[in-house]
Amino acid sequence: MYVGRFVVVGPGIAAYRVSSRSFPDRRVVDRDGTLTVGPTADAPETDNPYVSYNCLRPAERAGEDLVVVGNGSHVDPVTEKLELGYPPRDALALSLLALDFEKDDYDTPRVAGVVSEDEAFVATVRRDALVVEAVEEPTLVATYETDSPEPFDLGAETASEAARELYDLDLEHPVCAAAATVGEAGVETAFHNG
Ligand SMILES: NC(=O)c1ncn([C@@H]2O[C@H](COP(=O)(O)O)[C@@H](O)[C@H]2O)c1NC=O
Repeated sequence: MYVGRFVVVGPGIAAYRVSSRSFPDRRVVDRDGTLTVGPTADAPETDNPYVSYNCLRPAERAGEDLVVVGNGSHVDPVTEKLELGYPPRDALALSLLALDFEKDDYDTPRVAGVVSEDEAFVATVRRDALVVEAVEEPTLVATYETDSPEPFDLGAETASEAARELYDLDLEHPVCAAAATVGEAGVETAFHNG
C-alpha cells in the first residue's frame, strides 16, 4: 500500500517518514538540531515547492521541551507559535488552516504532530477537514489512504529505533525517516536515509 508521507506521535515520541513515488532522491540532514528533508546531490532539479522543508524541530514553550514533526513548511510556523506560548492545539490549528492542503495535483494533505514528555497532538488539514486531536497512545496519520488519525503499534523507545521502525514498515516507496524523543534529558533526534 502507498500512503505517502506520514507522522506517528505519542507522549514523549515523534516520528516521520517520507515515502515518495515522484521524488525518491531525497534525504534527511541535521542542521543544528533541525531535521530537514532535501534533495540528494544527484537528484534531478525540480520546481515543486513541497519537497524540501524542515520535517522535525525542537521547541521550548514556558520552559517545557517540545518537538514538532510534519510533511512541509507548516513545521516552521507551528514551532514559532509554540515558542510564543501558544498551546499545541492552537499552534497546529492556526498554522494548518493558514497554509491549508497543498495546491498540487493531489490536494496533498498536510500532516503534523506536537509532542512533549507527557502529551501528544496529531493533526491534518485536507480539502474536506481540519483535524487536531490530543492522543494518549502512538497515533499515525498519512497523506493518502490513512488520512485520518488511527492508533499505531509503535515498538520503538528511542529516536533511532523509531526512525528505523518507520523506514522499515511494509509501506511502498520508503525514502527516509526522522524521529525524536522528549524526556527528562531533553530532546534526542535521529534519522535514517535509505
Ligand atoms: N512532503 C513531501 O516530502 C512531499 N513529497 C511529495 N509531495 C507532494 O506530493 C505529490 C505527490 O508525490 P508522490 O507521488 O511522491 O506521492 C508531489 O507532487 C508533491 O506535490 C510532498 N508534499 C507533502 O507530503
